[in-house]
Amino acid sequence: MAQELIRLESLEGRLLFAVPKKGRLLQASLNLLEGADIQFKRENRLDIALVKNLPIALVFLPAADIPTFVGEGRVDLGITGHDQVQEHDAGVRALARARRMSNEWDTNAAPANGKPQGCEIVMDLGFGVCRLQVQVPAKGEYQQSRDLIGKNIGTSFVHLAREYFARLELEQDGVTDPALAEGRKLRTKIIELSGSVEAACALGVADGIVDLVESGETMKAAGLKAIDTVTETSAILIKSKAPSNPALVDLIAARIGGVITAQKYVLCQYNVPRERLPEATKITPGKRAATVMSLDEEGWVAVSAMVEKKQVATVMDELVTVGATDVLVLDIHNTRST
Ligand SMILES: Nc1ncnc2c1ncn2[C@@H]1O[C@H](COP(=O)(O)OP(=O)(O)OP(=O)(O)O)[C@@H](O)[C@H]1O
Ligand SMILES: O=P(O)(O)OC[C@H]1O[C@H](OP(=O)(O)OP(=O)(O)O)[C@H](O)[C@@H]1O
Repeated sequence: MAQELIRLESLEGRLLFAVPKKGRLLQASLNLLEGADIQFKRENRLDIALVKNLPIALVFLPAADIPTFVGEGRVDLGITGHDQVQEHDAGVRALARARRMSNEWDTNAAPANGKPQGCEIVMDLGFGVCRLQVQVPAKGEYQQSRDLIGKNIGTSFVHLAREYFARLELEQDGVTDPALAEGRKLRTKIIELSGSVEAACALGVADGIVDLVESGETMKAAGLKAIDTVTETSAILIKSKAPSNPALVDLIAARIGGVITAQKYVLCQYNVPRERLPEATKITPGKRAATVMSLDEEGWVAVSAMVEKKQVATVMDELVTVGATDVLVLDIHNTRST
C-alpha cells in the first residue's frame, strides 16, 4: 500500500499511458513500447510503471476499461481493441438514451473533471485483428440473425449486441421513425457473460452468442458457426480529447507509427539496367519515391525502395522479369517520417 502511494505521488507531471494488463493485446503492446524505446520496469503486482527515459507512467488496465479511462480524460493515451471503444461508445449512447427517456438532462452528464468526454483514434496498430460475430449452433435451427429475435443472446459486448438486435427488430417491424424507435423495449434478451462465451449455447444459457472470432478454432470446437459480423476490429492507439501534454502524445504517436511501419515494410534493393528503370520503379514505387543511385558500371542503376512485407515475394518475381538482378530484401528496424 505504501509503495502504491509513493507511486501515485510520482505520477505528478507524467503523461498517463494505459496498456492492456493481460490477454491477447498484452504482448504485442509490450513489443510496441520496446520498439518505441519506452523503458520501464513493472514491479510484481503493480499496475503502474514509471517510464525511466520519458515523463510517462504506464497504467496496466483491462482492455475493456481503457476507453472509459481515456474517454473521461483520466488517462492521456491508451492501447485497446477498436471493439472495446465501439462497445464503450454504444454504452454511452445507451446511457444518453436512458437519460433522455427519464428527462434527466444535464447535471450527471457533465464530466467530473471538466475535461471534454470521448477519445480520439490516433492510429491502427495492425495487431489484434478479429471479428465480432453472431454465432449459433452449427447443427441447429437458426440460419440468420433474424431467427434469433426474441431469443437469448450471450455476450461480453452487451451494448453492441443490443444495438445490433435493436436494428434487426426495427427492420423486422418496419419501424423507420426515429422517435418511435427511441423508446422501444428490446424483445431479444441480451445476457452479459464475462468469458468463455462460446460455452453458453451448449450449456443452455443462450440460443446464440456474439463473440470474437480470429482463426475460428474456438467457434468450431464449441460446435458453433458464424451467421453475421457485428463489427471488425484491431488494436488501436487512442488519446483523450484534452491530453495533459499534447506534444508528448505526438512524440509517442510518431515513435509508435515508426515501429508499425518498420514491422509492415521491408527494404528492397536491386540493380537494373537504366532503360528498364521506369518498369522497375512501377513495381517498387517506394513510400514516397524509390531511391535511385548510379552504379560504377555504364548503363546500370541501383534502386532501393520500401515494399510491403506481404507483397515482397511477388515484387521480387516481377523485378526479375523486368531484368533486375541482385535483388536483396532487408528488414527495417525502425522508421520515422512526417
Ligand atoms: N482471438 C483474438 N484474436 C485477436 N484479437 C483478439 C482475440 N480475442 C480478443 N482480441 C482482442 O483483444 C481484446 C481483449 O480481449 P482478451 O480476450 O484478451 O481480453 P482480456 O482483457 O483478457 O479479458 P477477458 O478476461 O474477458 O478475456 C479484444 O477486445 C479484442 O480487441
Ligand atoms: O477464433 P479464435 O482464434 O479461436 O479466437 C477467438 C477466441 O479468442 C478470444 O478469447 P480468448 O482466447 O482471448 O479468451 P476468453 O474466451 O477468456 O476471452 C475470443 O473471446 C474467442 O473465444
